[in-house]
Amino acid sequence: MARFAPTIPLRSLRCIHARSIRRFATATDAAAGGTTSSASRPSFDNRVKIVEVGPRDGLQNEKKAIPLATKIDLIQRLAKTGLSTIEAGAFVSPKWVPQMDNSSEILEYILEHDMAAPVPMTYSFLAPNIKGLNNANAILAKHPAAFETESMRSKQDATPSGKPALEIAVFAAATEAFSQKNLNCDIATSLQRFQEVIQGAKGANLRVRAYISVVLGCPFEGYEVNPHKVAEIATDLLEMGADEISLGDTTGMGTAPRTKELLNCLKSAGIRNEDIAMHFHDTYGQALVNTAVALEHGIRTFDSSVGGLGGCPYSPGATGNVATENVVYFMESLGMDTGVDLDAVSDIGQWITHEIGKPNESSVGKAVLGARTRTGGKA
Ligand SMILES: CC(C)(COP(=O)([O-])OP(=O)([O-])OC[C@H]1O[C@@H](n2cnc3c(N)ncnc32)[C@H](O)[C@@H]1OP(=O)([O-])[O-])[C@@H](O)C(=O)NCCC(=O)NCCSC(=O)C[C@@](C)(O)CC(=O)[O-]
Repeated sequence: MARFAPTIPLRSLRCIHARSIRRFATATDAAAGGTTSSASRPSFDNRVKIVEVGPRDGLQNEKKAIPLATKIDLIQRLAKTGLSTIEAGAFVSPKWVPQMDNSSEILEYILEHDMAAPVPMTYSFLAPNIKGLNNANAILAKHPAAFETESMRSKQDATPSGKPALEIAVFAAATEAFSQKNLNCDIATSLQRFQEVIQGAKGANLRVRAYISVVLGCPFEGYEVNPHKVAEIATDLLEMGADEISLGDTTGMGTAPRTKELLNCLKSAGIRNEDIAMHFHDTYGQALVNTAVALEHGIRTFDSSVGGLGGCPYSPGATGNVATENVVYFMESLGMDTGVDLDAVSDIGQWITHEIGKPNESSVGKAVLGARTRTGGKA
């Protein structure tokens, strides 16, 4: 048997969904004394949040400078599809990742223009150190009334203001080798820097996301990434004040059993599912299988990039993120609600990959467009 072959039978996907509903109902029944009628049961929460990382993770590795106008066009198009969170740029060193050099202009554009969107939007920007946060904050300070702070956004009964919220994302690694390549420092030093960034972002009333890269395989240290180390780093970041941990399978080396093992390990460490997002790359074609495992485990936030754009500058050979179109189709086939217009994201995937001269890596996107051509209209 291959070393990393799945050891659990993969059941039918509809079956996973049906079981999840049953499990939810059983738990509800038990809590209610075992006699809840089906009519009075709360319905299974089938909402899934998709975090679109195409404009940042998807483009950062492109060697040819992509015009600012194209990046803004991409973000504007994505904002109209029902996606509620878009990772729009990175306040990193341009010497390290030149493609992200115009992130300041992107943030300014978002704050200065009315970006049409059917749902309240959050735009996320990476910041690896206090310099990155200060650069972002300097722009926010010029437009204090143009965005919602975290406390404004979290008020359940607030009337939607139509203004976007901003999020700062820090990014740690689960291995020392990847930390050195990506951040030029060891894990402990990176965490000290993130503490400063998280405190600063929280002081500015911004939401904070924290990535942990290479959680299921490292391009330099191999498959055996210690899940307990991931749990330890995640706990540290949550204790620092991060609102969410995004677990990055940067290399796409993750398999179903190892995804399950990792999530079980985090659960044992006391980390709640609602604090976790999964960030799969599809290098080995395992992203949707791993997504199914995470969904069954109870995770409800998933990162993806339109057209399957992406790769990581410090992960040689890694291909793109799992395609947004594929995740939307997959989720909807399970009866989950993403709120995202599949037709619209399929068009965007085709458009942006053509713009940057790359093949469209979304099998679903291509199928949707193909079906539309065959039927002479909407698929
Ligand atoms: C962290 C550093 C800066 C350390 O890099 P360093 O060289 O050790 O930093 P430094 O403090 O010595 O500064 C070097 C130069 O960079 C400047 N600098 C310093 N910081 C900044 C900043 N924030 N913004 C702009 N400029 C900055 C600084 O001012 C200085 O400029 P100089 O004096 O030489 O002209 C660097 O390693 C870096 O920028 N790394 C980022 C790498 C990156 O962006 N990787 C991709 C994102 S992570 C990812 O894709 C994975 C993820 C999140 O998607 C999840 C997954 O799939 O796993």
